[in-house]
Amino acid sequence: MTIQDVRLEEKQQALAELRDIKSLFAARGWFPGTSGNLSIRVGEFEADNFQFAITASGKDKSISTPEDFLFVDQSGQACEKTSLKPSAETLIHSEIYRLTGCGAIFHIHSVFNSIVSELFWSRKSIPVDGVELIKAFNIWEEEAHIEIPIVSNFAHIPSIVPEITERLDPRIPGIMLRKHGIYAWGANAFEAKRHLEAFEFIFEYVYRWELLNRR
Ligand SMILES: CSC[C@@H](O)[C@@H](O)C(=O)COP(=O)(O)O
Ligand SMILES: [Zn+2]
Repeated sequence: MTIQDVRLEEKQQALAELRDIKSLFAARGWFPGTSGNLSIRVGEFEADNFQFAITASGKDKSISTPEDFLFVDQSGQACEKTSLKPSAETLIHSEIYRLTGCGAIFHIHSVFNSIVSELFWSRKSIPVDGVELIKAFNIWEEEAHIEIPIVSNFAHIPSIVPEITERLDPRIPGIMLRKHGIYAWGANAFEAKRHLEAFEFIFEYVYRWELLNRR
């Protein structure tokens, strides 16, 4: 098998994983109004030799077509000649890969994550105390306390990036964009999915807990 064959196999596997994740998340209502984007890295991060497959911009992510994904380089430029536009938020993916060396990044919008980000905006992070699902982030302390960072949501995506660079916490595999949505990542698609599901559970928990305590 040549290196090109390996790459081809790796790329096909990334696309197959993205397709499965996309339809699963769509079935959960996690891509309302064409929102959300997904990516998986192929190639070696350490050797500075990688690309990532990412969802094309503005598509209805609840349907499957042959034009749902494309490969981009580390800076987010399309690697192949294509009419597809990479996600409008590709720069955010590039920066998260650069900062973490992760293997997959999933972004979704939900009512719970958006409300909770506004609820705690003045604090710039969402505090979470002792919720069991914190263990999904590989944090095993008794009654762990974590703070999920929240960054500004500018319409101009490059303006969001420096805040991500500044606020990303290597212990927490996710970052919230204010009144927008969560970016969650992991070493691979399995881990990124586990993290995303844990974040969404936690956001609903925090929202409901706040509501109970405000009565
Ligand atoms: C249509 S609202 C959502 C977009 O503005 C954006 O935040 C988003 O998540 C999807 O953008 P996309 O360019 O399709 O990746
Ligand atoms: Zn978004």
